[in-house]
Amino acid sequence: MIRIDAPGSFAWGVFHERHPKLVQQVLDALPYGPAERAAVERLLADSTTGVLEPPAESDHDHAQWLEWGAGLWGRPWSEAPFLWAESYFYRRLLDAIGYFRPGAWQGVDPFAPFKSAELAGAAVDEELAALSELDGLPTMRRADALLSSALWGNRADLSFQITAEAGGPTASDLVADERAILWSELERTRGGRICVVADNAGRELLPDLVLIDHLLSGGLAGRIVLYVKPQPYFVSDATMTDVLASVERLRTAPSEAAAAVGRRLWHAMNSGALVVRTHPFFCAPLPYHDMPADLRAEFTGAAMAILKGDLNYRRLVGDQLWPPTTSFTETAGHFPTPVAALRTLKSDVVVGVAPDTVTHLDSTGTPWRTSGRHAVVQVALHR
Ligand SMILES: O=P(O)(O)OC[C@@]1(O)O[C@H](CO)[C@@H](O)[C@@H]1O
Repeated sequence: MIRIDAPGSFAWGVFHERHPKLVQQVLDALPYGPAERAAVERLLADSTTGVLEPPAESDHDHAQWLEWGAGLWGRPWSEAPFLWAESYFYRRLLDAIGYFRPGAWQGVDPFAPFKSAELAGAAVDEELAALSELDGLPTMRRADALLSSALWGNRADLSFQITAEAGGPTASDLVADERAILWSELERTRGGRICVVADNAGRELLPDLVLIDHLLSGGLAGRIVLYVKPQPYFVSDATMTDVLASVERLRTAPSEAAAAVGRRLWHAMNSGALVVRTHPFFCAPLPYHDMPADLRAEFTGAAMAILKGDLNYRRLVGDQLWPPTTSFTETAGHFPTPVAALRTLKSDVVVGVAPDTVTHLDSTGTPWRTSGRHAVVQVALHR
C-alpha cells in the first residue's frame, strides 16, 4: 500500500507540492469569498499536518464516509493510504468551497474554469478538424487512430499539466500494448454491451466520445454505458455536465466530421444506445476490488469494460508498488467483466510490463512510471 509519508516520494509530492499549486489555481480561478478561501487554506494545512475528521453529520454522505474511513478517523492524514487520502482531499475541497452546502456556491464545480477553457481552446478546434482526415481511412486504421486518441487524451489531464513534460507520443511510449487482443475480443463479442469508465473531461472525454461513436456506429457495441463521476473530482474528472458540454462542442463544430459525431451521440442518447450513468463509488477512496454489489451487478454481463486513466488503473490493480512484471490479469481478475485499461503512466503503480521492457526503462534513468510519457493498453479476459 502506497502512503504519503515518505518525503521525496511521488505520493508525498502530490500532497506537499502539487496540492498547494492546485489550491492556488482553484482560488485564483473563481472569486470565492473569505470563508471559502479560509476553508481551502485550512484543508491544505490539515492534509499535511492535521488529523482526519469525517464530513459533517449533516452531510448527505456522512454515514458512507464513516464506513469508508473506519479505523482512520482521528489519525494523521499521513497514516492514510495514498489512494484514500487523495480521494478524501477532493471530497473535503468540495466542502471548503461550499459545493454541498445550501447557498450560492452549491453545485458550482471548482474546476469548471479549467475544464471550460480547455474545451473551448484552439487545441480542441485543431483536434476536431483533424477528425475529417480519419473519415477516409480503412475501418481498422480509423479504429486504431481513435483508440490512440482516447489513450493519449489521458495525458492531457489538468492535474498532470502542473508538472507535465511536453512532447507527443510515439509507438515506443507504449510499454504494454494489447490493442490487438482488445480489438479481437470486441469483434468476438460484436454487438454486446460495452462499459466505458471515463476519466478526465475536455481533451480526454472528447476522443472517448468519438471512440464511443465509432464503436456504436460500426456495430462493435450494441449499447454503451458511459460512467462518469457524481461530483467534481481530481480536478478534471468528467461529470454529466462535462459530457453534455463535450457533445455540444462536437455537435456545433465547424468540421462536418465532428458535427456528425455530435449528432450521432445525441441520437444515441435519445435512443438509449448510449447511456450515461454514475454511482457514488466512482468517488470512493477504495480499489475496485471493493465495489458494492449493486455496481458489480451493473457491470456484470457486459462484453467489456474499458477503464480510462491513471486513477482508474490504480483502483483496478490495487494502489501498490507491484513488481512491474506482475500479471495484469491476476491483479485485474476481480473485475466483474473482461476489462481493458487505457492509461498513461502518471503514478508509481504499473503491472503487466515485460521484463526486458522494465530493464530498458529502468536503464533510461527517467521517472518512466510518473512522467506521463508512457502508456499501457492492457486487457484481462478472465471472465
Ligand atoms: O486519473 P488521471 O486523471 O489519469 O490521473 C490522476 C492522477 O494521475 O493525478 C494524481 C496526481 O495529481 C495521481 O495521483 C492520480 O493518479
